[in-house]
Amino acid sequence: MPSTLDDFAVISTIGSGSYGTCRKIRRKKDGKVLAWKEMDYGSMTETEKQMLVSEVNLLRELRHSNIVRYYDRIIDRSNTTIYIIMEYCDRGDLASLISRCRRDEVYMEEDFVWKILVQITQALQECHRRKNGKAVLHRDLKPANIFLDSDENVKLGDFGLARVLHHETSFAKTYVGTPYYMSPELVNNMSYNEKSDIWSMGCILYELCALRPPFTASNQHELNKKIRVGDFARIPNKYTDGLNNVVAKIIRVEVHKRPTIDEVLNEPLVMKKRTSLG
Ligand SMILES: CN(C)CCCNS(=O)(=O)c1cccc(Nc2nc(OCC3CCCCC3)c3[nH]cnc3n2)c1
Repeated sequence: MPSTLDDFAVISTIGSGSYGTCRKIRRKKDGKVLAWKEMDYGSMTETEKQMLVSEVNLLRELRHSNIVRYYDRIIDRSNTTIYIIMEYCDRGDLASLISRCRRDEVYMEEDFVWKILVQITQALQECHRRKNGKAVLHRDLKPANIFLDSDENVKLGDFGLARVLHHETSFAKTYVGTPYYMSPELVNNMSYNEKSDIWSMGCILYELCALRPPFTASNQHELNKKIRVGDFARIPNKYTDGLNNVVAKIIRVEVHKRPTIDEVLNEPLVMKKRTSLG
């Protein structure tokens, strides 16, 4: 029995992203708290609508403890809006956490960073594992779409939606934020691939430690130059060489020198943390 809007009550608005509004909702039949993302497809071309349908179908297939769970979708033709119903992550996103740590001048504990490293890598492994020959690349990995649940488990969100939104004519092509996590191959207008997601993950892990991205600049041109060179300072001395080495191994300009997801997970220290942090 497909869901209808009447099956849910809106609790509050969480925020608005480049593609629409995210709300905290309650499923009436059992009181379960969920989230939905409202997207107005009214201005989309037929191609974009097709892409949206296929992306949502891909989301439906992704079942993993470190990927925001997709539940259902509701299409309301009266206001050309699609509601994508997903699990609610009650500890918010990493961008908000990093901002709070920076404001309070408090570094994150090393074990917390390891835990996030392991769980993001596991989520990417699931997505890059080819599903019927089709890898689901995230394309827009950033702290703002990595969430935490009440057990501090990491949940990768907004998969696939990024591809729909970067389509030529879609309104969301206008970047709202500075793409600090863009890989050198993307900066050089080369093709996006699994290792581009890995580069972004490396930059996010760096930022969790340093509370700022590895590459910063006052404009896109200067940022691109720094990304192409690929030099960045060590993460703060509070963190061990072990963590610094893993992060530095990931943020490699040459794609062939950057580890695959499996190579990251097979790093001795990562394996050790995987077992000890559970
Ligand atoms: C300043 N901001 C833009 C963020 C304000 C809001 N803080 S926050 O840190 O995201 C926050 C606070 C508390 C709970 C949640 N939970 C949550 N958020 C989602 O998306 C957030 C949305 C993503 C696009 C941009 C707008 C916000 C989810 N998607 C699927 N499950 C989700 N669970 C998030």
